[in-house]
Amino acid sequence: MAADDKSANPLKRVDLDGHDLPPSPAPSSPRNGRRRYALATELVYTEGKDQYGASSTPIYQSATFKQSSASGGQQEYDYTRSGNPTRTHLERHLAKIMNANRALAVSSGMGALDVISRLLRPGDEVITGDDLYGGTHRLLTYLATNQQIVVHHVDTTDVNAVKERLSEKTTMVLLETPTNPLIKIVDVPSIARLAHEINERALVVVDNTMLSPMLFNPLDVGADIVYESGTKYLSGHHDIMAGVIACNDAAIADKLYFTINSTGCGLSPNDSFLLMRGVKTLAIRMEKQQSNAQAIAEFLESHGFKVRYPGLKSHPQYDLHWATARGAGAVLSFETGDAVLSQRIVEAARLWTISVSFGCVNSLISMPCQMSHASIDAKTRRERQMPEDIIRLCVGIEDVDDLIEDLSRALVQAGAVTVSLDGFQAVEPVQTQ
Ligand SMILES: Cc1ncc(COP(=O)(O)O)c(C=O)c1O
Ligand SMILES: N[C@@H](CCSC[C@H](N)C(=O)O)C(=O)O
Repeated sequence: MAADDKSANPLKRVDLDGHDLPPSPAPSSPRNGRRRYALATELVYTEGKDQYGASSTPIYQSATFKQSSASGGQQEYDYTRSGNPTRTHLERHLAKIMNANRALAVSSGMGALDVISRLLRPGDEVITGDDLYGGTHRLLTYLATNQQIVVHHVDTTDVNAVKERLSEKTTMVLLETPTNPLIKIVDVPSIARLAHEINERALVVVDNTMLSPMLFNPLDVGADIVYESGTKYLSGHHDIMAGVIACNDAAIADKLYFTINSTGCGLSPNDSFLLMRGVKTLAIRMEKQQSNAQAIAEFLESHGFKVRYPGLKSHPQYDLHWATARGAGAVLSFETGDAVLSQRIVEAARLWTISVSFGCVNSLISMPCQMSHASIDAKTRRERQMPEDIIRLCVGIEDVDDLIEDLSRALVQAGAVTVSLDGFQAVEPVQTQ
């Protein structure tokens, strides 16, 4: 659907405060017929047999499982590193909502990427973006330095730049969309098609942390593997670390499982329980977080700030984003033109907690260059045109007027806006990098 068609959509929805709500997520085609209802329903509808009919998955807090004989291999579970009923229940539920044949739950988002990266062999080439989460950049740099993996960072928003780099030696293309923290959009279907044309064995891997399965299903548009940090939207409360990997190819899934069992990074029973509980409220949380984020992005833009958010028509890749995604998410960033001023704003906020991470019910404010992306050295950040003054807002479920009021107060207190009878006006930026 062309982006502009949305305004003509008779099903356009507003929340109780009259703010626009994102379009109802279209149910994406169930890959293996397991998904019967709309995603919001499937999130809470769990299948699984429990001997006592427990409506919430029990936590099988046990490292080992008694065996009926010593001959081995007859029972589903023997040791929690290899498998645990709470984790299995979660993984089946995740496979359903991620439109995948198989999902695997591990101890963090970085753990998920580590497991995936073990599919690579020395000499393999990886193409990835020039705006990536700092921890992803750090792990890729480690692989390039210590494991003889060749990593090419290119502007993945430019399909031709990716095309020029692709060769038969490309074994993996690793994409983030929207990118963290510059909120750039990547054309996953076109890149996946090109990568597979040039090397049919190339694996297209998408980090879907920023959107979650609520808003995007990369496997439906050509990706081979999708992973996300379950620490963020999937769990939603910043009370666990988790990672999720999903794919459709049984042979790839078996290799990933082999690494998880061999290295022992499977998600613990207790965290599997908490992730399962969090996932059930994903739809309602994301709906509120997104509508808040849209209002805040519009507020900042209307006061003269350069805002990066795919829910704004001014986003240079607005149409591309809406061609595959079902919502804009709840992470946005904006610039002030001056890193010292940005720091004053961040430190003046009260309701917005200064914290890394996103996807939680609480709203967070941060300066990526000094916090989440500090693991990318200053020279590389400059080369990649990452503005030092950028402020990232990760919007939660609070009352949107309270959030805007607190942000306005912080902007005034920091001297970022002048206040006149016409309202706020952003102070002319000193120097936007
Ligand atoms: C886009 C993205 N991918 C992956 C990760 C890694 O997830 P985790 O912190 O759960 O290891 C993060 C944040 O940490 C992230 O922002
Ligand atoms: N000290 C941590 C920083 C984690 S950043 C978490 C999250 N992905 C974000 O973007 O805020 C580290 O070095 O990994």
